[in-house]
Amino acid sequence: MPTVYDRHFNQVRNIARHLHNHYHIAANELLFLSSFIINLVLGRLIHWTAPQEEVYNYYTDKRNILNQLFVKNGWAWTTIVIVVFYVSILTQSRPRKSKVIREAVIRYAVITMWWILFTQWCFGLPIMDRIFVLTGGKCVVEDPGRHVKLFANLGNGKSVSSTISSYNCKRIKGSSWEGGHDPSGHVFLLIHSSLYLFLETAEYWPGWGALINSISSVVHNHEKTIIEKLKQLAILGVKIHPQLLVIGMISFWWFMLLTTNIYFHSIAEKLVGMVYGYLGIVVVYFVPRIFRQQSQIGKN
Ligand SMILES: CCCCCCCC/C=C\CCCCCCCC(=O)SCCNC(=O)CCNC(=O)[C@H](O)C(C)(C)COP(=O)(O)O
Ligand SMILES: Nc1ncnc2c1ncn2[C@@H]1O[C@H](COP(=O)(O)O)[C@@H](OP(=O)(O)O)[C@H]1O
Repeated sequence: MPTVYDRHFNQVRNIARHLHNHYHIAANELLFLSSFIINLVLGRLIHWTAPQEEVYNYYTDKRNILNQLFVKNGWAWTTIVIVVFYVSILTQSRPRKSKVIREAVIRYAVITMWWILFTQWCFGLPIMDRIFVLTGGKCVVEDPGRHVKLFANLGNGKSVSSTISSYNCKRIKGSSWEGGHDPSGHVFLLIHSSLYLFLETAEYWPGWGALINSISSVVHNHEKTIIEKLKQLAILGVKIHPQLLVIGMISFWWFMLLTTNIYFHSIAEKLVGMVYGYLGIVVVYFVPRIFRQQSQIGKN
C-alpha cells in the first residue's frame, strides 16, 4: 500500500520525466533556472519588509568592494574560474581532450560574444544602451569635455546625447543617465555567468557525496593545523574537485544578484536583464538538444 509520501514522490518524478522527455530539461536544471526568479521574489520581499536596512546597508553603496572588484569585472572572474576548471579536469587524465577543449572554446566564444553584444558593443551602442535610448533615455551633462561632438547643447548649461554609451556617460563628471528603460546590466551578467558555469560544468559533477567526503576528510584530520587544513582545502577546490571553486563563484554571484534585486532598478528593468541573461544560454545549451533529438528520430 503506497503511502502519501510515495504518491507525492511519484507525482514529482512524473513531472520531471515529462519535462525531460518533452522539453529536454533535467529537473536539477529547471531548479537552477528558476532559482533566479526565486532570487527576484526574495529580493522584493526583503525590499518591502526591511526598508530601514536599505538606507544603512553596506550593499546600497555602489562603491562597495564586492561590486567594484568582482561584479564590475564579472566576466573576467567567470573566465578565470572556467579556465581553472578545465585545466584541472583535463590534467586528471580525461579521454578525447582535444575534442573537449575545442567544444568548450567554441561555447565560451559564443557566450562571450553574447555578453559583449548586450553590455559592451553591438555595432555601436551595446543592446542594453540601445534599449535605453530607443525608449527615450539620454545622457545629460554640464560639460561633455572630449565627447563634445556626441552632445547637443540645450542652451541652459546642459548638453544631452543619445549616442554616447552608458559606460562613457558615467565617466563624465556630473553626468546623469535620464529617462528611458535602463535594463539591469548586473542582473544580466550575474544570471548569464551563473548559468554558463552551471551548464558548462554539469557533465563533470561528482555528486554531493564525493564532495562532502573529501571536505570532511580534510576538516577532520586532527594531525593538521588550521592553516594546513585551509591550504589543503584550497588545493582540493582547485586541483582535485574544481567544482568547489565553481560552487563558490555561483554562490557569490547569487548573493550579489540578491543585493541588486533588493536595492537597485525597477522590477521591469530587472526582468529585461533577466530575459537577456537566459537568452544566450538557451540558444547555446538547450536549442541544440532539440535539434540533436530530431536528428536522432530521423535516423531511427
Ligand atoms: C573553456 C574556456 C576557455 C577560454 C579560452 C579563451 C578562448 C578565447 C575565445 C574567444 C575570444 C573572446 C575574447 C574575449 C575575452 C574576454 C576576457 C575578459 O573577460 S576581459 C573583460 C573583463 N570585463 C568584465 O568582466 C566587465 C564586466 N562588467 C560589465 O559587463 C558591466 O560592468 C556590467 C554589465 C556588470 C554593469 O554595467 P553598468 O554600466 O550598468 O555598471
Ligand atoms: N549588487 C550591487 N551592489 C552594488 N551596486 C550595484 C549592485 N547592482 C547594481 N549596482 C549599481 O547600480 C547601478 C546600475 O547597475 P546595473 O544597470 O548594471 O544593474 C550601477 O551603478 P554604477 O554604474 O554607477 O556603478 C551598479 O554599480
